[in-house]
Amino acid sequence: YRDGRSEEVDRDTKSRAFAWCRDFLSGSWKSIPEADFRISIVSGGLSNLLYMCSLPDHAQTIEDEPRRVLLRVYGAILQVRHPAIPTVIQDVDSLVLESVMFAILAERALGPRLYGIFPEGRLEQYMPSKRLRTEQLFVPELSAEIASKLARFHGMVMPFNKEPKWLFGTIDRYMNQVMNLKFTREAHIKKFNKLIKYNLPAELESLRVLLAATPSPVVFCHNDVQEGNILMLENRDHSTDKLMLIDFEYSSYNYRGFDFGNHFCEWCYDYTYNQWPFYKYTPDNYPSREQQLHFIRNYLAEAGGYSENTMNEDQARIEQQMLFEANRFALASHFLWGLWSIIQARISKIEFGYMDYAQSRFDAYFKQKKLYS
Ligand SMILES: CN(C)c1cc[n+](Cc2ccc(CCc3ccccc3)cc2)cc1
Repeated sequence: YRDGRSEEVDRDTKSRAFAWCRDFLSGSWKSIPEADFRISIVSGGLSNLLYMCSLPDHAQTIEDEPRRVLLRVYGAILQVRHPAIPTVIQDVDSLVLESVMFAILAERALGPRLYGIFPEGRLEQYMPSKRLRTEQLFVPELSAEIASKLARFHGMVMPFNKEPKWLFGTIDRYMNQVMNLKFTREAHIKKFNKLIKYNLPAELESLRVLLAATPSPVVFCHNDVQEGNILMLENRDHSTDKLMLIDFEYSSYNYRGFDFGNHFCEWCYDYTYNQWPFYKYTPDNYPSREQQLHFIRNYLAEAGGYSENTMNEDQARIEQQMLFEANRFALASHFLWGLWSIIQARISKIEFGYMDYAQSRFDAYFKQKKLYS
């Protein structure tokens, strides 16, 4: 989370934030006057509004209340109900599930602490930290820790539906939306027609068959392990606990291979590129066999994949299978986010080359399919 920006926070938000901090954080938050309450904008995104709320420097904490918290105010969630006419709805049930998930991960120290939760939002631990950059994913020591954090995430038993319907349920939903989209801008129409030529519904059926034949355990998956969702915690330079996975809004029970393959694909995409199309695709960044093995071995070390008496050839066989599993499910990552990006091209107001990104994901899909089908 970046530190607060200076622009003013409107009076109404400030007084609501002050009341939430007073009522949920207690301790010295109860005794400071509103005038001493400090709040600044962290990000004014569309889906969530983030603020940094702090005690004044001169206030002492009297219990173990935090001096500073992240206030998340749930925004209206943009969702395409009828193709091309986005409706703004408060998707309450997914919000409830996401809040339960956040609370459980917080209690298990796998996510930021949760200090307060209320219908309009929640108060989270303010993590003085930076999100990773794409090039840090390749650093062996960081890649090892990402793998072990992912293994801990996958090891959790969560109170959610354990049928692995998220992947193809989401792909099917996106496919229906894509096949009903009407593009108006000339540039979009040309790119859209090129994508439609792939006959994506037929391609989806072949992907379904291919993945049905790819054994992969169903575990609680993050589903979006990209650099933007990995925090480098500050002043942890010696410990092996440098990183934290965040942003669980898409987490669900899913095939383990999806988290591997999706993460490997994210090595190739840098979203901080500040010129059109606002991402940089570097296919050569896709992890080599060696780098994939490094990731898988660290994952297994944390997951307890081996017992001492696992013979070397068994271990090698397990690793082989997991590499194959990861690279098969990378196909699902390309397909899923490719479809997602076509939809975003139609509904998003953010300047980003969504159609180009979709094309890039499907190009990569067909290349990867030649290697692993
Ligand atoms: C919905 N979801 C969990 C995902 C959607 C897309 N992707 C791949 C992806 C990630 C980030 C982006 C860039 C989004 C962006 C848009 C405007 C400015 C900066 C970034 C595009 C595609 C991963 C997960």
